[in-house]
Amino acid sequence: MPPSHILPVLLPYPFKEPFYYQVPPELEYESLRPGTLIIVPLGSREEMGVIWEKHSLPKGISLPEEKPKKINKIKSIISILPIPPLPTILLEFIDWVAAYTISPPGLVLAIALRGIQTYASTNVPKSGWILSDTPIDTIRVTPAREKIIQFLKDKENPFTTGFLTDALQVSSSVIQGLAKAGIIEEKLLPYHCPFLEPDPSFHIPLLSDEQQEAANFLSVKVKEQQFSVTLLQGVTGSGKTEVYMQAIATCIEQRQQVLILLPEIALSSQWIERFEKRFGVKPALWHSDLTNKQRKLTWQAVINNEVSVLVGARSALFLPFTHLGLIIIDEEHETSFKQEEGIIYHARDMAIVRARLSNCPAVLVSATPSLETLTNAYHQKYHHLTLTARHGGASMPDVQVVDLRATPPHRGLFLSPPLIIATQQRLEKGEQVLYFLNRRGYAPLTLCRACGHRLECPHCSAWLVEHRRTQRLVCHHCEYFIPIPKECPYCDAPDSMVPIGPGIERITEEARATFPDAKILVMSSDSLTSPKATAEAIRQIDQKEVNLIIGTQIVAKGWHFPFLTLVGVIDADLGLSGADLRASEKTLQLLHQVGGRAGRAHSAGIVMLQSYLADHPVMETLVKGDFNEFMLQEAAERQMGFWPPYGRLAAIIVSADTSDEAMQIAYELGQNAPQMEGVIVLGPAPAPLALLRNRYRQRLLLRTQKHIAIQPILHQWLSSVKAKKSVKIDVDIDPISFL
Ligand SMILES: Nc1ncnc2c1ncn2[C@@H]1O[C@H](COP(=O)(O)OP(=O)(O)OP(=O)(O)O)[C@@H](O)[C@H]1O
Ligand SMILES: [Zn+2]
Repeated sequence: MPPSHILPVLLPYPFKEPFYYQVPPELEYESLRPGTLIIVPLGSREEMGVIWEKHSLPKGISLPEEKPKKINKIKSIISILPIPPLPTILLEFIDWVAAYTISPPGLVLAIALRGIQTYASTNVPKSGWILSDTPIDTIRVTPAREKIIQFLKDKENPFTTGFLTDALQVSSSVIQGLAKAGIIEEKLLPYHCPFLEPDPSFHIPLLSDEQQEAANFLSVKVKEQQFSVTLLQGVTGSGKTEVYMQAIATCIEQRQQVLILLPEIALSSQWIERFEKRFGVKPALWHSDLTNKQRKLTWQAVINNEVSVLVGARSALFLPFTHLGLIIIDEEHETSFKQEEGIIYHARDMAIVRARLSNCPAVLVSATPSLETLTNAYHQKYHHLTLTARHGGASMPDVQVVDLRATPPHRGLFLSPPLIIATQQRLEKGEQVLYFLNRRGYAPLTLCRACGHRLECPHCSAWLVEHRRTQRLVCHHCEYFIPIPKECPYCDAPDSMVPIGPGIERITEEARATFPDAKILVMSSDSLTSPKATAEAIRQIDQKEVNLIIGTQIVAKGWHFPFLTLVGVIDADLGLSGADLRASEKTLQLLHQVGGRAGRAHSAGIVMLQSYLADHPVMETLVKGDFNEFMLQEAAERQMGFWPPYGRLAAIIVSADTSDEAMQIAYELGQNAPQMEGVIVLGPAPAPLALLRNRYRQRLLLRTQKHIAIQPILHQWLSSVKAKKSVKIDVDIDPISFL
């Protein structure tokens, strides 16, 4: 057998590289191109795999080559799945993501195959037979063969073996014979495609001049069918969505596919409604709440180019688009685009890679872009569009700081007198008020008044959070909870446990007592447990069935509530403490977004920020509204220390069952730290979450100057340390979380 009949096959498991398999004589070697989905033996099991080849990798990165084994030890491919091969661009993308994130390519492939994961074992789709192009005079035409050939002539759709044997009274061996001779070939049975084609001119809104100009620019980019990145930055409520919908329309007209990434699909009911109003149909969706069946239908429709618009969460990036013409990342600053478990990747950054490989435009959309994106726009790596005015003449809200040192709430309470008065006024006028506090539950800490004992999770370095509604103290990092104790578990003092600080349940309790007539709605992940529940909450707000909304960060997500005129931020200082590189940036973005929910329609809005740090630059910026100026200042500070986006970061998290083991490996890594010009290693040090789900954690941080590729350094560094299986070393490239 010639050596070319051995092919690399990638399996969706954490293997570092493809395995080699032989092509048995009964399978046509020529039909096996990279991307072909096949079934192969793996140990005693049969697994789905993909014919692979090596692709170009990020600059400066190479992967170790596996030498093929002796030929007689190489196992054979079992069968070819009747699915179109994965597009080459997707294969390249998988290799790229794996190399960039230092992950096994097989695990990245697993994300891409999630739509058809169970395919091999349970659910082979039905295929049937059609005539091929092979001329019939190449075979002996028996009467039975003649019947089949005559029947299939001029038929476009395939017919199954079962149908043919029944209807034509031929045996299945006749069909097999024709197939072997190449006269007939297998084709997937047509299925009912569940996705309707969006109509680009279903309802075209009248855009403002500013919107129209931006929309035209994006449409030109889509028509160019070339890679480009554009930042669409517009103040909250400026109608960015309507602008990029126009680019979507152009892409549909061009018969190319559009991918829209939203940070949290479950919170996107309003977005989907708007899409339907604009295009007459719902878009295809991709998120973790889909059933297996929906997942499979969607995956197949994408690879068959039957879906023209898909909106999804992060993992939609790995769908097998064949004609991708546009990628939109809405609310691009959202940190939830960072996948923190399994393959650790930033969907925004990877979306740009995918757009580059697909040679199509990417559009990043936000009122408060990340520093990374803004810097690229300022350096003209990205195009930069701005919308300066709110839609329909609405004005930007008036932002005020309520200095809690001057006007504190009553003892043990959290609403300041100015906020109470303003709330009262708005409610009386029939308007809606939103209170924002980014903390679930009743109180973040419970302690004993007698001995000072604080209730902590036994499995994590975290306080237990009181949830009064369920009468529990809960760890927000693991599943652990206990009933709220009556006496101190440490000193046994009776009735001594007191809640410290507020969560939204406590704010709700105080609001009920303060505004007994208000119709209150609570919005948090505890109260909105499904997309349906969220949609219902939004309906209640739209219909004015509620007038005081109290919520966590869920309420900051691009909602448009026309009657909402006052936003009260209960604790504006909350995100500013801690050693997070982006503490200021993130706080500014979050509070700007929440504040941006006020006064978006007929009446002007105000935002009241309760703060003990009234002079903090973040508060001053929020009051002045000059977001970009603050970010430029922030950029200058980061530039001096080679912090992102002026340098590269990789976090290394060592975790183990014992503190000693974690410390030992972290120490060894510290000892072997790379020593090069422009490279710095910080740590090891216990992680802020030093214990998480019973695992002890140590962190190191590698920082390089921008021109130095971080992956080769990591490869070499990590290979210098031999850790036991029980010790895990995770690498987080471009970390967002420092916990
Ligand atoms: N040209 C237009 N014609 C009709 N309605 C519009 C137009 N532009 C925007 N709107 C409406 O104005 C409201 C605000 O627009 P949109 O939600 O797109 O703003 P945004 O820029 O995305 O804001 P945010 O960043 O706060 O999410 C929406 O209800 C939208 O339907
Ligand atoms: Zn815990």
